[in-house]
Amino acid sequence: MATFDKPKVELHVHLDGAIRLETILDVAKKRGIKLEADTLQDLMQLCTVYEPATLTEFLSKFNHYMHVIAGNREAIKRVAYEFVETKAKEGVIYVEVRYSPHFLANSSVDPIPWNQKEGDLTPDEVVSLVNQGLSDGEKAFNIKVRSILCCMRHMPNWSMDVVELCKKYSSEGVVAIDLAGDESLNCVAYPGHRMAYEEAVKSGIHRTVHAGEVGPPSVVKEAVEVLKAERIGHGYHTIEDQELYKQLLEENMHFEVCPISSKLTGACNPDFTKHPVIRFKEDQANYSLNTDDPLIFNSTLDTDYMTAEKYMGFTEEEFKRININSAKSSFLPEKEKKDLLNHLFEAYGMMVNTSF
Ligand SMILES: O=c1[nH]cnc2c1ncn2[C@@H]1O[C@H](CO)[C@@H](O)[C@H]1O
Repeated sequence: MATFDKPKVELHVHLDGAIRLETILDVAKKRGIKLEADTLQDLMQLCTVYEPATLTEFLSKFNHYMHVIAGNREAIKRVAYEFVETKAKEGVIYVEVRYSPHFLANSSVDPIPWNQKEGDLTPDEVVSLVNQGLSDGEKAFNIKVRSILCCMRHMPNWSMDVVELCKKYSSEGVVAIDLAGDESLNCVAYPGHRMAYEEAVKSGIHRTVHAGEVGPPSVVKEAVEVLKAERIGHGYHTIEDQELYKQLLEENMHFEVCPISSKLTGACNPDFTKHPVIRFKEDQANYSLNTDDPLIFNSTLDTDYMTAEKYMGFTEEEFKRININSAKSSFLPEKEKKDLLNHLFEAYGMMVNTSF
C-alpha cells in the first residue's frame, strides 16, 4: 500500500524524465536505432543515477535516450499518453507536466538536439502532439493533466519561441512557462529568458523557474524579482539567505520540492534527516512533493512520500496539507482550482472550505 494512499497533486515532473524504459527500447527497435544497451536491465543501468552526483552529471543521462523519442511523432504522443497512465496509477488526480518542445523537435530548432538529422518535426508540432497524448490519457485514465513548457538555461535563443507556444496552446492545456537546465553553468538569466518572461507576464502566462536547486539564493531572488516567478522549482538553497526566505514565506511562495531528486543531483546533503524541506515543514511553508525525473532516479511518487515519512517526520496531516497547498498553487483557473480543492477536501474527510 502506498505511504499516502489518497488523491495527490504533482506539480514538478519532467515528461522527458518520466519515460518508461520499455518504451525507449521498443521505439528504438521500431525505428532501427542502435542503443548502448539492449536489455531493460542494461538500459536502466545506463540511465539511472544511483549515487549522489552533480546536476551536470545527472543532466548527461538524457543523452542516452532522447534521440530515440525526439523527432518521432508516434513516440512523442505515446510517451505523453503513458505518462498519464503512470500518474493515474500513482493516485495522482491532477498533474502539471513539463518539457522542452525544442528537445523533442528536429526542425526549426537551432542547434538540432541529440545529433539528430534535420527532419520536419517543429517545436510547435511537438506541443500539439504532447497535448493530444495527454488529452487522450486524461480521458482514458480519468485524471486532470496540464503542461508547462520549459526554456533551457543554456539556450536563451529558444525562449521567445517557448512563450509564444505557451500563448498559442493555452486553450489546449499549456498553463505555464519554466526555465530548466544547468543552473550551475550560468546563474544569471540571459536577456532571452528575461524577455520571454516579460512577455509571459504581459500575456497572463503563469511562471515557474528552477532556482536554488544547486545554485545560490541569488538565483532564487532573480527568479522572483526579475523573472516574476510565481513558484520556485526546488528552491532548497533559499534558506541560506534568511532574509529572502522570510520574505518568501510571507509572500506564501510555493516551492516545488523533489526529495529523491535533490539527493541524487547533489543539490542537498544526502542525509535526508538534514533536508531543507524539514525546515519548510516546521515553518508550515507552501510546498509540494514531486518526482522530478522518475526514469532517471528509478523512483515513483510513492518513494518520494515514503522518504518524507521515513526520514523527515512527515505525517498524514502534513501530506494532506501540502496537497491542498499544491492545489491552491496550481496554475489552474480559479473555478477549476476550487473543484480540485473540493475533490481533495472530500477525499481527505475535511469540511469544504467555502472561504477560499
Ligand atoms: O532537476 C532538474 N533541474 C534542472 N533541469 C532539469 C531537471 N530535470 C530535468 N531537467 C531538464 O529539463 C529538461 C526539460 O524537461 C530536461 O530535458 C532536462 O534537461
